Amino acid sequence: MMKQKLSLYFVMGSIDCTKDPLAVLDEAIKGGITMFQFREKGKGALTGIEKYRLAEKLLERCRMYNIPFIVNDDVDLALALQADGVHVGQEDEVAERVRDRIGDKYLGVSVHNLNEVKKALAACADYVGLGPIFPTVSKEDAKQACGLTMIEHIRAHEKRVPLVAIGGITEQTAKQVIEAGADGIAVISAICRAEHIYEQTKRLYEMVMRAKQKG
Ligand SMILES: C=C1C=NC(C(F)(F)F)=NC1=N
Repeated sequence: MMKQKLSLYFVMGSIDCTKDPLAVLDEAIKGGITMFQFREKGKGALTGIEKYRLAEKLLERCRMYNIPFIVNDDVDLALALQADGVHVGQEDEVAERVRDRIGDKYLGVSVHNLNEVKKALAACADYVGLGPIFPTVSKEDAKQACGLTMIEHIRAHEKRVPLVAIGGITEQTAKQVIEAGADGIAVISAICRAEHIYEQTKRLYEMVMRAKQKG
């Protein structure tokens, strides 16, 4: 179940979009995304009531199409919206504490190595987001790219953990990321910056599903 949901995980905030975020999400949903994360961060990101209102509209879309809606970092917003889950980084509110606050909603934790995967599992995370796999343009303070070998290393030690890879993944690299052992790919600019969002999303979806079948 979790591994299926992670197949094509679209992560987006208003600053990642060159057009209306709602239209971007609509096209991405039609293209086949399997999970959505609202990540309203960085220079120019919305705050307060504007952030809440945008989240509400995006959540409504996800609900219509039965796509899990995950909130990045902002646990209060996730609870206020009754979102499907939260995604937290290593430095954010300690994962155990978040788990207490959200009950059985999805809990995703960002990881960069095997040790952080073990800590996330100890905090009862439902999935881990590993990255950045390749250099990314979507996160100012991103860590050093860890490459496909980190996916293989973690998978060799933790066979069962639901793991989605993130960071600079494109249609050229999606297949290798799955073959290295990820259950799915998380993308921001590969969808947000596409000329034709529906078609691009559909191609990514088909690539990931084909690679997962061969797995
Ligand atoms: C920093 C992040 C790391 N991983 C993920 C995801 F892949 F979606 F789990 N999302 C983030 N915001």
